Amino acid sequence: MTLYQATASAPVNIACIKYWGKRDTKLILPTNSSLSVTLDQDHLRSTTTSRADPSFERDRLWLNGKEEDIKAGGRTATCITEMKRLRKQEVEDKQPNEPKISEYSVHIASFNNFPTAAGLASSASGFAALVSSLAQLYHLPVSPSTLSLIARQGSGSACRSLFGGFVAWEMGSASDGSDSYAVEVAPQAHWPDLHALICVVSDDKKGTSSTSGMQRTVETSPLLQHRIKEVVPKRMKDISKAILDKDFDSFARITMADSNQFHAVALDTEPPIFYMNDVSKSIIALIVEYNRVSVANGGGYKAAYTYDAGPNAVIYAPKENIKEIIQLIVKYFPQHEGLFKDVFGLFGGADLNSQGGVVEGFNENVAKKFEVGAVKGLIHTRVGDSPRALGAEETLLGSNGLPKTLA
Ligand SMILES: Nc1ncnc2c1ncn2[C@@H]1O[C@H](COP(=O)(O)OP(=O)(O)OP(=O)(O)O)[C@@H](O)[C@H]1O
Ligand SMILES: C[C@@](O)(CCOP(=O)(O)OP(=O)(O)O)CC(=O)O
Repeated sequence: MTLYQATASAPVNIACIKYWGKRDTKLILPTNSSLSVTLDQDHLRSTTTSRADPSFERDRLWLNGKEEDIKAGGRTATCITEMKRLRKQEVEDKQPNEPKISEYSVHIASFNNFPTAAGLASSASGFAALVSSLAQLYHLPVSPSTLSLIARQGSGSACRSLFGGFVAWEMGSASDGSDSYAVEVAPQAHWPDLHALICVVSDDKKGTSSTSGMQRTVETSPLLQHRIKEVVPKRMKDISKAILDKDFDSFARITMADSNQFHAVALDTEPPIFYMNDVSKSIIALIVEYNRVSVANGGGYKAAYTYDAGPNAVIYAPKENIKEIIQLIVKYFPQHEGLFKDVFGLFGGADLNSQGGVVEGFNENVAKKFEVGAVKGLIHTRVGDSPRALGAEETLLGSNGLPKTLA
């Protein structure tokens, strides 16, 4: 009997121009366009196996080995239904000899190789991997932009994880959402030397989810109206040009300004929303000072911070600056020994805490030194590629159709 099964992995993306606000909450249509960098799946990824089988009684999903409830009409159910509809429309109706697997229920097992609850955009890679594995299972002859229309309905930011490199989510204007999809601005290979350092900040889980926080902002923030009308359209153009020109100085200025404005509209919400904490603010102070020294010496900006709906910092920088930036962070935020994976071999096995330091001319008083654990982890990664089709040996489902750990 034929086994109808496929496995795919998908990357995390971190926005430089933030998506914050929906004009349609069911279809997940945004109030502004956004733009992100896709991070390398070698380091952070969601891996998902989907199987269709006539013996399955209903659609089921396991996330990290634990079954998740698929609520009727909910986001996961919508993505699965839409993928089945595409299979029927694009394959079965056009080629009557193809098996009618869109009529079978699916079992889906997914694994995130990073903490799901740590605010590291797991919903983005998660829904992109779900849609990618189903697209492979169903042999869909459609573009990543078409798949992004469906991933968008799982979580808005997920639509951008269907591409590698630098990705825009065009907000569109159609009421059915048909023109609200992701497009590639530049591929990974265009600027492979852009790296990212994620500072995982120790904190409780965020108090206000992105989904509910952004709707409160839409309902109450006057500043958001200015942002979506006047600010974002120009920034989308300017940052796309900066990326195409590999102009890091402009890229950094726009990225930091947009992170700042996103957190300003959160604060402008009634009641106000705070996502950054004292650790986040100190990391901003360090990057601002680091850039000031470079400019004072006749150079351009060397690093850019950005924060999503939580306290974790993502620092983008050209690869040649990352060692200095890690040294700077470690000086103020000593690390638990042995946790940092030096995947690019910058420190040759040396204890990271012995490596702390600042560049010449740096004003050390811009931040205080924190206790070990204030930044509880550093992840060094870089711009990455689009979702990957994986071989049968990577399957997460056992022969009985249950996740392997439960098989
Ligand atoms: N691998 C996955 N497959 C399917 N769904 C997933 C996967 N990973 C995460 N999700 C979905 O995303 C939800 C977590 O999304 P949530 O927005 O709360 O966190 P986050 O994505 O880490 O944060 P943020 O989007 O604000 O950066 C999970 O409860 C689950 O429904
Ligand atoms: C701050 C952000 O990370 C917000 C992400 O919001 P989500 O995509 O998680 O929201 P939903 O569409 O409601 O699932 C900015 C961004 O990624 O652009």
